[in-house]
Amino acid sequence: MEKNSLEVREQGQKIYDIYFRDSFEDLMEAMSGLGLSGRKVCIVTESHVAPLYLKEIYDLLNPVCAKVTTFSFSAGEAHKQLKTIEQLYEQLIRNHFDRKDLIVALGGGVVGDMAGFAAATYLRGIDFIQIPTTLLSQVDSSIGGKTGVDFIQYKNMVGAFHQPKLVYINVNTLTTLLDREYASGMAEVIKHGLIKDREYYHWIRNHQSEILSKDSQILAEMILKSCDIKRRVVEVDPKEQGERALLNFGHTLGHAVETLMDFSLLHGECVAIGCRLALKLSGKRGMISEEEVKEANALFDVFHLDQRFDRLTAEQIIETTKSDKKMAGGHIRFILLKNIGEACIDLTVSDEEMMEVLEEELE
Ligand SMILES: NC(=O)c1ccc[n+]([C@@H]2O[C@H](COP(=O)([O-])OP(=O)(O)OC[C@H]3O[C@@H](n4cnc5c(N)ncnc54)[C@H](O)[C@@H]3O)[C@@H](O)[C@H]2O)c1
Ligand SMILES: O=C(O)C(=O)C[C@@H](O)[C@H](O)[C@H](O)COP(=O)(O)O
Ligand SMILES: [Zn+2]
Repeated sequence: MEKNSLEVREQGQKIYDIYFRDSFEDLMEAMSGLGLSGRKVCIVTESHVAPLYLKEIYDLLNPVCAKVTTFSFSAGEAHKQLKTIEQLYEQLIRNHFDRKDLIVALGGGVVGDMAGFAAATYLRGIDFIQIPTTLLSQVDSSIGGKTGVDFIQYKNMVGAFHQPKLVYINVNTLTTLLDREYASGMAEVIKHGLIKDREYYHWIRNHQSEILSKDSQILAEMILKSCDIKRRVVEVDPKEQGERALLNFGHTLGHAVETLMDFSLLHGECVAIGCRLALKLSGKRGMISEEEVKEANALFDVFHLDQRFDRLTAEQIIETTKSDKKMAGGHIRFILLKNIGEACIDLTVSDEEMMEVLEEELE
């Protein structure tokens, strides 16, 4: 695989690099600018990822860093909670971590969001790097510095913007990922095409069989393309004052479904549900054609992103959406599509419009 990288910039200054690799071979080289010899490192990971990749990362870091400790919690969204963060703080304190020390997030989006949040808040902020191991975390969550936890059942309700010092993507880690988790990542990939890049959306459609069979060349290309789309959005609006909200396409109703289904559906599965509903709403408003709505739905179908959520009612979903973060001055901030490849922020979606699309979907 070609060794690629992308620079993420803010106000013209490089903040960090994203490395695209098919092994961990040059991880230490990528980290060489971080002055590891004088730093303690805590590798944060979880129970599924630890047996697969922790030893390799530990063995690479151990000879180089002042000290390496590990913190592993039980896998799953249910543990993306402040309780887990408290346990991590305790371990960092016991090991005398100070401001110059470093956290390494090794895992999917749950690890990355939590390790990043601990790094943002411990001693008012220490450095961290991302080593994402799921498709979803490689194309989305490891980039852009959104970190945080769920609070009780409220999705990502407590968090901070804190940028990593490096994102190191080893595409080969996806060989151990379950198909359902892989498909969940595809929801965010399709989202990137739908909101920002029509050509990319058609590229995904045209390469669906290689993507399904995890062709390593196509997969590497897809991850790079998706990261580049997300990079461009977060560079212009790192703290979601405007344009970055477009990355929330499918998340307005998607997050409500994720919460109400008690996290039995995966994040990407709920994003796909939310995208389908937002597409339908955009179609009903005459913004995009019925043909395009059908086509986009068919692409979600290809990746088996067609989960049912009919044990919920439309009323419940609308009510839960209102207690999410996506409220702006009393209005729900909705992302709609003007075209395939072009999204917009809309504050005028009414309860009646949401009710109509939800009821049709729940029929
Ligand atoms: N910060 C952001 O910008 C952002 C963006 C999108 C999603 N998210 C968050 O990310 C989370 C979802 O991330 P996710 O889909 O990576 O979930 P996850 O971290 O729970 O990982 C999914 C599953 O795959 C397992 N796993 C991880 N890597 C593996 C590997 N290489 N081989 C085998 N199994 C592996 C995990 O143990 C877990 O069971 C959600 O909490 C979501 O809110 C954050
Ligand atoms: O990076 C962003 O910005 C996103 O919105 C990406 C989303 O895919 C991701 O799920 C994010 O965590 C949602 O953020 P939230 O602020 O709506 O919780
Ligand atoms: Zn998401």
